[in-house]
Amino acid sequence: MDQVSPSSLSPYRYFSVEEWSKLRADTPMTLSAEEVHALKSMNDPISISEAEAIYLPLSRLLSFHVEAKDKLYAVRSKFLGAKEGKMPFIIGIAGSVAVGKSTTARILTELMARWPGHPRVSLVTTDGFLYPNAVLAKEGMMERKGFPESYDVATLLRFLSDIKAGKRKVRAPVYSHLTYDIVPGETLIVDQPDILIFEGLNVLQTRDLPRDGKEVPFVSDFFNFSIYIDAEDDVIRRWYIDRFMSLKGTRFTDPRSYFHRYANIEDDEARRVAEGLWERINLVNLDENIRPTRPRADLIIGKAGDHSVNEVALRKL
Ligand SMILES: Nc1ncnc2c1ncn2[C@@H]1O[C@H](COP(=O)(O)OP(=O)(O)O)[C@@H](O)[C@H]1O
Ligand SMILES: CC(C)(COP(=O)(O)O)[C@@H](O)C(=O)NCCC(=O)O
Repeated sequence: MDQVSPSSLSPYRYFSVEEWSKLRADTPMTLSAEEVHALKSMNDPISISEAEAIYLPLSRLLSFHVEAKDKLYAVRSKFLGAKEGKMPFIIGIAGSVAVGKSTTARILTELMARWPGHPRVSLVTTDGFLYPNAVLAKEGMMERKGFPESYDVATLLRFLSDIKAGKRKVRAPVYSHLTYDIVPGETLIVDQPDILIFEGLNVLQTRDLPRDGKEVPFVSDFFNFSIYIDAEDDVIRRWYIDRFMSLKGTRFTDPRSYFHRYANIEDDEARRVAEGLWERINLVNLDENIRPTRPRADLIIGKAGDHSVNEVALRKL
């Protein structure tokens, strides 16, 4: 019998940055260096050359997927003999805390909004669906923020289901990193986008609601395409701690910041606080809940210690 090497069984095709960048073909760059710079998150550098090499090919691939979905939708309508409501294309972006999901989400949002036809692209983060601190504290879950049980999954699924059904003016709750809590009474209105990017730690998880024999969907059932952003644990740890130290001198100085009490402590002590948050919460969540979902993504973006992308893996169809 022929030997089967494990790599030949991989459901992914792997690309070096050079190979991937060629798949841009003739896709024009529609963002300036200044615009790319403005889209980056704190402590997550991205250059115009990286936006071109990584995100233009991805934008091209996604445009093909959107086109294919529209064709599928048209034949389905023909089969059903009736037009269904307008259905957006939904992209999920997953990955650890501090891995740079927000930067990727923002770059993709802007690139896609500039496609010919100017689709309406909305970006929603899952933190809005966390339970408020008052609820988490009552349940003894303040050190479980970001873990599957810290989200109101029923509300999150209702939101996605309404969006997918083409409902108008769907509301999502809003989270503030400054106050570290849900903002009471504030909502984000999503109004029939052509494309929705749904970004968060948990979007590829298969933790479900009590099913009681009913067919309850997973979050990822709503996705037309999913992306996982990856880097080595030690690297993400460093990014998390570096970001905490930058925040110490910036956002934490605001008296409204949940972390204000750390703004004036010694750097060594602040570093220990950040290390503690990483080890006790975010690393555990990464190991137990987030990285195990990586093999479910359609595309994996691998990042090196300097935040640059060093590998792209695309799921074989
Ligand atoms: N304590 C904080 N105060 C202010 N902004 C924060 C804080 N923590 C994270 N952020 C910002 O929130 C966004 C999301 O961060 P995170 O959930 O770690 O995901 P990622 O780094 O993968 O985008 C980032 O733009 C980050 O800079
Ligand atoms: C708010 C988060 C759970 C991220 O939520 P997401 O948008 O991915 O749903 C995370 O940034 C966080 O605050 N984690 C708790 C531990 C910490 O303070 O780092």
